[in-house]
Amino acid sequence: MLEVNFNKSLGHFTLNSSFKADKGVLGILGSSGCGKSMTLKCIAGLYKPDKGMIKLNDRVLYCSDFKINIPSRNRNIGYVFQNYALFPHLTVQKNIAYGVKHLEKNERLAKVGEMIERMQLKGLENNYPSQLSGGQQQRTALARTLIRQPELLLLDEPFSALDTHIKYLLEKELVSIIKDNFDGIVLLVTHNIEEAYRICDNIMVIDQGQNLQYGKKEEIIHSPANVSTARITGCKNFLDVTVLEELEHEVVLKAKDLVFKAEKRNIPYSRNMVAGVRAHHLRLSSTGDYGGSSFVCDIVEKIEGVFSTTVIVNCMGCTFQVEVAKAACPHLLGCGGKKIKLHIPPHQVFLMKRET
Ligand SMILES: Nc1ncnc2c1ncn2[C@@H]1O[C@H](COP(=O)(O)OP(=O)(O)OP(=O)(O)O)[C@@H](O)[C@H]1O
Repeated sequence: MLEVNFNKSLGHFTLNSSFKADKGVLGILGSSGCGKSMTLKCIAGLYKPDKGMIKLNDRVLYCSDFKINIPSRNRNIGYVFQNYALFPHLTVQKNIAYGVKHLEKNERLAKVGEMIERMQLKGLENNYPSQLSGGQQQRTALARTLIRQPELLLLDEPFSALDTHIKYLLEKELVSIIKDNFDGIVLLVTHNIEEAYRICDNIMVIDQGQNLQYGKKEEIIHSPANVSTARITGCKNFLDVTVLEELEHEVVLKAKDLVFKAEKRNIPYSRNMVAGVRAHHLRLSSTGDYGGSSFVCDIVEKIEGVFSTTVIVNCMGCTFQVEVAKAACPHLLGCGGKKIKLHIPPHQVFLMKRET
């Protein structure tokens, strides 16, 4: 178990970090400059917090009250940096072996060989970092870290330099390494919600140095606690709404001239709130109807992507961004002048407090 509760100020930036993480992968998600890397650096002992406590499996790594600050090298934490930080003058094999240089030669070589195999680095053992692709450097860095069997693994945007194909392969590899071989805690820093969702069990969203929400990934996506979390996790549609009525299972909402419903959830309701709905949860239909949750709308703009099209619609004065899979609705994308209906599924609409 990792327990973190500290603050750290650097110039105008203040980081307040407070969370617990158990075995499994915790994603730390946030936009650029929000304090993700700083969180990892303080845990790793590369930066000293101003105040607070960091505990890893009952070992106090840092405590301002008791003036404890275990040096980075004694924390048993593996850190894979954004820029890999490989030794440029050492080959792949020697970079990886560096992590276990205290072991006897045969054991060391066996361990390094196994890691090279697992990380798909076979044939590159004698290459220097400058002779490797970004992905190969990344895997070498991961191998050098994992070979020491750390209690906590910190991954700072480990896939940011990789192309899509190798990224998927490495993601899968990483997940299987963690499942099969690594019995510790992993913190993965990313600004990509898709990546966080694919790899992590839990997600912590941070913004401007503050933890906004922490929970199971499904819960973070289904019920963001506030507008910032919803935005950081990719929500595109936000409406200022008036809560007109609370029914048994639904609440009735009004935004401009649009009256629609949201599934009732266990949150405090107030008269003025913000409703959010994700672009891929909305549906457009030229034929079907979805009972009381379909509304006539006008298409304002279509932005074509490779596999999906983003359709901007106006629905009774409200603008929505809808993501339509091209294969699913080819007829919609060329429908000149035809009346289209927008379906807003009540169970996908979440309500949040208005931020001032
Ligand atoms: N050594 C430093 N001195 C002063 N300010 C710093 C220092 N390092 C980072 N900062 C500031 O702290 C804030 C958080 O930085 P951090 O590197 O944690 O961001 P991040 O969330 O990891 O961003 P990115 O996704 O761009 O890497 C930023 O505003 C940054 O400018």
